[in-house]
Amino acid sequence: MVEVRSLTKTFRVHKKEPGFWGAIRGLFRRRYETVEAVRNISFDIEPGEFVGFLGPNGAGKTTTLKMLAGLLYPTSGTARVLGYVPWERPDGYRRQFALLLGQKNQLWWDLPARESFALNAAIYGLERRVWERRVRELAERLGVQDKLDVVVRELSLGERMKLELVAVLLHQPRVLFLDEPTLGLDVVSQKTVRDFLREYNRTAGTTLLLTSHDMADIEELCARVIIIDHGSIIFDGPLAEVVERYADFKWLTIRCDPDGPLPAPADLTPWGEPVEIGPALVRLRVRRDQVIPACKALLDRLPVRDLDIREVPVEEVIRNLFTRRTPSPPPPTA
Ligand SMILES: Nc1ncnc2c1ncn2[C@@H]1O[C@H](COP(=O)(O)OP(=O)(O)OP(=O)(O)O)[C@@H](O)[C@H]1O
Repeated sequence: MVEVRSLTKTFRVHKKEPGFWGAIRGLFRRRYETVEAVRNISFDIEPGEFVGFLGPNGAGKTTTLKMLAGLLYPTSGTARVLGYVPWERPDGYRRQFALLLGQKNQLWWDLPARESFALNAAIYGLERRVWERRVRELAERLGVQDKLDVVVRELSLGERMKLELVAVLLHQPRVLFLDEPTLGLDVVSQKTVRDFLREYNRTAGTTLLLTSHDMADIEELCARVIIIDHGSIIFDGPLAEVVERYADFKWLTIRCDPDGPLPAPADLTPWGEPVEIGPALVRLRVRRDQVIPACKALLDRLPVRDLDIREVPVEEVIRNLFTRRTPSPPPPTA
């Protein structure tokens, strides 16, 4: 469904010199620098997959989606989506994919959403009866059936995003690229959008590639994740494997007898890093290879009532992964 090979995108950006004289000098002698937004990435997505595309700010996610949507030409490399090269903008492709950018509006600001839908439907050559039925069904599933005739600028962010979703699904795309669809939404709207996307993927079999900074989106929707950092893919596989591969620690929680003696933090540090010491509770970050010896030692030393070993939450694993990585060196030039 999606086939990406050695895709690279560099931007040449004008570097402004600081200060007034710097600005004047810049008028006569412009300095440029190269930003490597996407470096030599390759991946495949099978029909019907729901893949999460993760990375810190500026990692290259939106640039990749824009290339796959045909909005940007790559500097080098190839990609095929549904067999089409996206940036050749073939008509057959435009009819079968959609891109939703959470930070951009597609709906006309000064018109009710229904009128934008009518325009989209005309562009895609959909019969009135067909697109009106689709709008009805989708709006009902997203709970915005009473918002179709309200001017878009008067809608809340959540209502607008749900109607943006209706707009991109009107022509029933086989591939959908979603860039931050839940950005800024309240928890109830986030859940509605997530439930909708999960159900849509299941029933329509649409292939989805989703970027989000909200790990709950990724955990709830995507069995597979592609992680990109500084333009390069650093992981591609099941979400569960991210924790296995990158979490060096586990959380060990011990509940103690409230009447028994509680240890001082210094007594615990040989076994792990104390995260929390409360009344009758001790939580430690313990190195994976130290979990069993730590359990044995603490069972001997503390008045233990209950013991719980957990994986570190995936959100923390990914945050640590990004903060400890330094930029990798640029790829060799040909
Ligand atoms: N049109 C452009 N011109 C110059 N540089 C750009 C352009 N678009 C993106 N970049 C740069 O390319 C890099 C990747 O940007 P991109 O928007 O793809 O990141 P992202 O992973 O989507 O980040 P975020 O999570 O913040 O949306 C950044 O350094 C950005 O400044």
